[in-house]
Amino acid sequence: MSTTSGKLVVITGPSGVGKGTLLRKFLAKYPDTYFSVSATTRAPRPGEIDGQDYYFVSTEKFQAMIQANELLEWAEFAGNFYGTPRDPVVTQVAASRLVILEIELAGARQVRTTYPQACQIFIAPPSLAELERRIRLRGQDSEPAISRRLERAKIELEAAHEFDYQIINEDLDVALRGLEGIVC
Ligand SMILES: Nc1nc2c(ncn2[C@@H]2O[C@H](COP(=O)(O)OP(=O)(O)O)[C@@H](O)[C@H]2O)c(=O)[nH]1
Ligand SMILES: Nc1ncnc2c1ncn2[C@@H]1O[C@H](COP(=O)(O)OP(=O)(O)O)[C@@H](O)[C@H]1O
Repeated sequence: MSTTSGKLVVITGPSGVGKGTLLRKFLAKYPDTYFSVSATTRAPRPGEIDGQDYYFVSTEKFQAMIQANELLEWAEFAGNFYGTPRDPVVTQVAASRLVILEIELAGARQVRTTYPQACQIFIAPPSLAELERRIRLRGQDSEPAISRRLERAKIELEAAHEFDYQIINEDLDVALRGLEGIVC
């Protein structure tokens, strides 16, 4: 990536903090943004669309993507694999677009080594209790999946200081303004 190309932004934060909600608002306001669609072995949640929310793939297909070097980064999270298809990101950054990756901590660390110029933003909850309330309110995950997400959340929160910016998602509109202030 040269300085004349687009901006690569990495958004990380614990499951249930509101990353998806915040990014949907941002993308509705800034439709020129390219949101990277990840591949995952996780089963689709009700309402999720293949190719739009994720590329839902088998473990075999995911392993083949790794072998073929098609992923910019990948990680295991709560029992499933997630990864960023490389080509669209490279193409869209070269086309000077704002490109957003919404990925977990291990992936953000990988991108930090391959794209050190990327802007890394951590979305934090007002508290762990509020995080748990949001995950449960969303009503999309099984009890074991919720436990795995909360365990992982503690590890991610301890790494928040590694990021260039932190945004606390307490009030969604305030968080949106924070994000706009950083990337726009
Ligand atoms: N490393 C990596 N993490 C991803 C990718 N796509 C999504 N994730 C992360 O995987 C985690 C789980 O995502 P998901 O199953 O959709 O659950 P949710 O965050 O609770 O909505 C979240 O932290 C996502 O940010 C990816 O391509 N790479
Ligand atoms: N600022 C906020 N205040 C209260 N609830 C929120 C806020 N942001 C998101 N939520 C809710 O929290 C839940 C988890 O949000 P979601 O966007 O799915 O999180 P993530 O993508 O980080 O896993 C959803 O039910 C969402 O409506």
